[in-house]
Amino acid sequence: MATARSALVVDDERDIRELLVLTLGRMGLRVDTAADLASARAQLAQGRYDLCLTDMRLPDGSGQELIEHIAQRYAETPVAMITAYGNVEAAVSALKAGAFDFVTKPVDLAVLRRLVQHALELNEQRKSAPASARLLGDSQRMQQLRQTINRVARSQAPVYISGESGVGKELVARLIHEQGSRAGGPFVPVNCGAIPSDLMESELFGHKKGSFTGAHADKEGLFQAAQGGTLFLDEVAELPLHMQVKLLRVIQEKSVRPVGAQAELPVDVRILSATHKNLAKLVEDGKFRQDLYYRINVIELAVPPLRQRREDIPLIAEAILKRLAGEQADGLPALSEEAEAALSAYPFPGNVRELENILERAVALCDGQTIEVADLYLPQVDQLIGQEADMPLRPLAAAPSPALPAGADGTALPEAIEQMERETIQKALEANRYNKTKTAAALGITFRALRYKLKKLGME
Ligand SMILES: Nc1ncnc2c1ncn2[C@@H]1O[C@H](COP(=O)(O)OP(=O)(O)OP(=O)(O)O)[C@@H](O)[C@H]1O
Repeated sequence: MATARSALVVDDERDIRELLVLTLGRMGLRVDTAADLASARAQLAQGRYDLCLTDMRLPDGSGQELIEHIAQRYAETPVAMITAYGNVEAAVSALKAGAFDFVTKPVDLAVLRRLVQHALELNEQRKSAPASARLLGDSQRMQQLRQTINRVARSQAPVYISGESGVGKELVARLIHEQGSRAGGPFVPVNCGAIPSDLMESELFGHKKGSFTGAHADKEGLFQAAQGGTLFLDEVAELPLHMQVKLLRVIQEKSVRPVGAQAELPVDVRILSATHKNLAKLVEDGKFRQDLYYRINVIELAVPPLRQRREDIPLIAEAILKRLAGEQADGLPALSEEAEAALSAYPFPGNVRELENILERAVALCDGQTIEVADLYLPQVDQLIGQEADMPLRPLAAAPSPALPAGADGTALPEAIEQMERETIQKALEANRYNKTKTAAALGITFRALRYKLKKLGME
């Protein structure tokens, strides 16, 4: 028979202790109680708990002290704090000290049950195999980042992920989700910059039929879609001010009100957010609400730009090439020594995404065996803005590569090249009666390169 899971409830009010013992007991937990900090410490020293719930104020100290004590000595025990309604500061400092979540008084039993469920799932998750190592890189900074991800995945606290474009912020958010207690729930990424301002409220919180012109039926919002899981607010700096106020309320109340609805719906969603902009600066300039910043930035996780971890470039490049080769199913072109050196020296304003783009293009252009420096078409470093190692660079990823000639009629260069390629390939295919081996030979490229191009240009 499986041993019963156990919880320690720490509160000086007898009524609350009894309520919690009853609720947790009904969920199949064995519950011990303590009325003050000293006895809580003594109980913890006696045995391992699957969960600890503590009140904020204790007769001989604070819940915060207990959280710190548990974080130091019994890091495997998730601890949550019971805070007074609306006391955001206490909740935020509990989360910062290592609490995995908080619940407000008067305790909503449905919220409490979900919290307990997450704590128990967290323990299960920990016992199972560690999550994937898709975030590649052996540099010290990446190792630290992976450790931090492991740590923050155990919490329910909002995490703000900062970093330049293309550094891997979304990947980090996914890993936090996958390694936490919500892994079984949905991961819902939202690009806040892509939703028109007037539709944003309905997109995020849903709407009732008839609440505005065009609302033909009830619609579920993204918060509801993320129920039990994680909502990733990408480009959070793009949220208009009126939405910032609404979002703050939702995070504090843990409930949403769909547009046109009378009642609030409880939501159990962990919020992760990211932007490549300097959010602290936007707060200073009055463009982002300080209270919301404070609330979403309980834990900040900075993803370093690729040029500050150059030693990771060969490893990530190899993984990308393997993936591209997998798509083509035959052989893996390798980087020449010079090409690898050129990549390692390049500042990558567009970070890993730019590396992916550069290699994808190089695979198509190379002879199929070796990728040379010329196949990389690296932009000239002196054409990049602010090349010093620590300054954010402006990505050129979407701009034409300066090493290539410009389109004659002013068309964006990648499209002009694609058009030219499409026409040339089409003519060669027709001339060779669609025999791909002959077409490739006539074009002076390998069969594999031709297959790649056909796929990429949508000509298959
Ligand atoms: N360390 C890494 N190892 C392997 N792949 C990575 C790594 N970092 C990023 N990537 C890949 O780079 C691409 C860009 O990453 P992602 O979309 O997470 O960046 P982002 O910071 O969210 O970008 P943006 O700011 O533009 O939204 C993705 O394909 C991702 O899988």
